[in-house]
Amino acid sequence: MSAPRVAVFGSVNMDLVAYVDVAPATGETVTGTAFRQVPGGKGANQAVAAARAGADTVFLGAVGDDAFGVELRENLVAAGIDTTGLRTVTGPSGIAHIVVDGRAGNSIIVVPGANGEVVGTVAGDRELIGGADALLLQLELPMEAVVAAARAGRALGVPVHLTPAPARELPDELLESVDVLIPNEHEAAAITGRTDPREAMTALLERVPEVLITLGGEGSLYGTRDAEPVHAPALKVEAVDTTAAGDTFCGSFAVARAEGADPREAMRFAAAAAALSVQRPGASSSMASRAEVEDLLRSHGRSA
Ligand SMILES: Nc1ncnc2c1ncn2[C@@H]1O[C@H](COP(=O)(O)OP(=O)(O)OP(=O)(O)O)[C@@H](O)[C@H]1O
Repeated sequence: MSAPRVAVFGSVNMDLVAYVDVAPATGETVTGTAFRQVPGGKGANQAVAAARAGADTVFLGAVGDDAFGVELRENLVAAGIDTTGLRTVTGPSGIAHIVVDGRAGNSIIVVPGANGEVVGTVAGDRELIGGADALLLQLELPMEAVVAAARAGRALGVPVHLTPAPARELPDELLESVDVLIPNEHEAAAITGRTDPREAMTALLERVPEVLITLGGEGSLYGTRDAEPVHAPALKVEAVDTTAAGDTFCGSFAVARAEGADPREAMRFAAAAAALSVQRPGASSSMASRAEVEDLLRSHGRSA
C-alpha cells in the first residue's frame, strides 16, 4: 500500500521558552534558570506527527523572512515534509514567548507574525490540498484562511479534520465544510457550554458529522450521529511532558483513517503515538516514529 497523503494548512512558530523560579510581576526583572528555542505551532506539530506516522505530508502556511523562518522551514524539511506550500512573507515569523515558572505554570504570548498574513488560499494551495487523502486544520491562522482551506477540502472531496484550538466561537461557514472535529475536552466544553464530554459530543454532532474528543490521560471519545460513541483508553505511562500530545494524536489518527483503519483502530494507533510523545520532553521533537508506535502496540497486545 502506498503511503497516505496528508495536507496540513496551519501555523508554524518558534517557541521561545524561558524557565524561571517565580515569573516577574509588571515592572520587575528576574534572572531565569534556562532557555530553550523549539519549533512549534499547532499546524507544524500536526504535520510532523503525520510525517512520523508514515504519511507523505505537505505543509501550507507562512514563515517570515527572518532567521527563525529559515530554521522553521529547515525543521519541516528535516522531518521529510514537503514545504512547497510554505510561503516566506516580509516581516517576522510567528513566535510563542513562553514563561515556565518553578511550579510548571505557563504564561504564553503568541505573536502570529507571518501566520497572520495567511488570509486565504491560492491556486497552488488548492492543488496541494486536492492531492491529499486528508486535510488537517487548526485555528491559529486568521479565520478567513481556515474557512477558505476547509471549503477547498470539501470542494475537492478531501476529508477535512479541524482541531478547534485555540477555542473560540465556530462559525457555521466553517463547520459546514468540516468532516471531523477534534477538540480536547476543554475546547469541547468551551464551544458547547457542556462540561460532560458525552453531552458536548451530542451538541457538536448537530453541527458536524464526526467528533473525536481527546480526554488527556482518560483517552478519547469518538462519535457520529447514527452510532453510540466509542471510547478508547489512553495507554498507562509515566507522562513527563504532555506538550503537543493532542497534535500527535490528531496527526496520527488522520493518517490511520486515511489508510482505511476504522475509528477504533485509528484511536488505538493515535493513543500509542501520543503515549510515546508524553514520555519525552519537547513538542514535535518528542514524537515517535511509526516503527516505535507499532512496537508499542504489539507489546500491548491487540486487546489493550
Ligand atoms: N498522561 C497521559 N498518559 C497517556 N496518554 C496521554 C496522556 N495525556 C495525553 N495522552 C494522550 O494524548 C491524547 C491527547 O491528549 P489531550 O486530550 O491532553 O490533548 P491536548 O489537550 O490537545 O494536548 P496538548 O494541548 O498538550 O497538545 C489523549 O487522548 C491520550 O491518548
